[in-house]
Amino acid sequence: MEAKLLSASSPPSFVVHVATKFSRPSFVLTSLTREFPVFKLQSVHASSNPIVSKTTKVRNSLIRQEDNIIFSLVERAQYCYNENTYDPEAFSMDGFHGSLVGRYTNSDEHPFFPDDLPDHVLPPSEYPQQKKEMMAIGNYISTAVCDTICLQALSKRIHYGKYVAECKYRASPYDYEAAIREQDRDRLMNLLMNLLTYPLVEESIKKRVEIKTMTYGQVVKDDVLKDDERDPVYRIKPSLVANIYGDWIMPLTKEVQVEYLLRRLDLDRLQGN
Ligand SMILES: O=C(O)C(=O)C[C@]1(C(=O)O)C=C[C@@H](O)C=C1
Repeated sequence: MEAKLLSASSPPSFVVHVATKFSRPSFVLTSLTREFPVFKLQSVHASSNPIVSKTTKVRNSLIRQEDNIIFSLVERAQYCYNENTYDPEAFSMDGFHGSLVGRYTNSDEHPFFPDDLPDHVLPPSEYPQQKKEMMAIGNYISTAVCDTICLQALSKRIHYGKYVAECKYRASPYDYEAAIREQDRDRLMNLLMNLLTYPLVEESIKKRVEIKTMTYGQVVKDDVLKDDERDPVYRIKPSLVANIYGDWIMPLTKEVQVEYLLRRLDLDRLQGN
């Protein structure tokens, strides 16, 4: 029963029974949390445990998402920085003040700065001249599209921290509750991250990302049958992608976990538990 409920795929709202030694009541997950996961690897051993298997699914998703992130960065690397793409003065034209790419109208896209979104309109057809000019800009639009794809992949991955945090919370809710009630960010971070093991986990994630980037981002030589002793050429520096993981992606995923848990009891309250 629990396993069945836990494996439900993203219904808008569904009931989950959480069995703990204190026998907590069931609660309803709304689209606020949508799917979710759970865990505490150190204290749960049986993989038949639905919490552990959900955790495994979430972690596997994080690993798969690495591929999207790497591919999107490899694509982006074919263009220059192209600062003009984001300079509102660079393309100023009467009647058009929007961004080059309209996004974040979809519920599964999370803007990083929701209060600061520009209008997302391309010049409407009443402005054929502007539209033509816009098309002539060429690389700037491609750059903006690539950036958008990168940001979507990054945002999805970073916000997956909600599911990671939900897994950790479900595995041992009582470990977290005092820190949540006190809104103690540092304590939550310490509870979420086992300081003994996480540095090693992070190193291994970075190494895996670097190796994947070497594989996906390597330029394949023209004549694959000819012996070629030259060093491989990469479309993006593999260590750069690994560092993006270490300096941005994992720290932000951790922040999302903390922010999610800080509101975790409100969620129960809203749902009457
Ligand atoms: O898997 C976890 O437990 C996480 O907290 C996720 C994650 C990650 O972003 O990949 C976050 C920080 C860690 O140090 C390692 C992993």
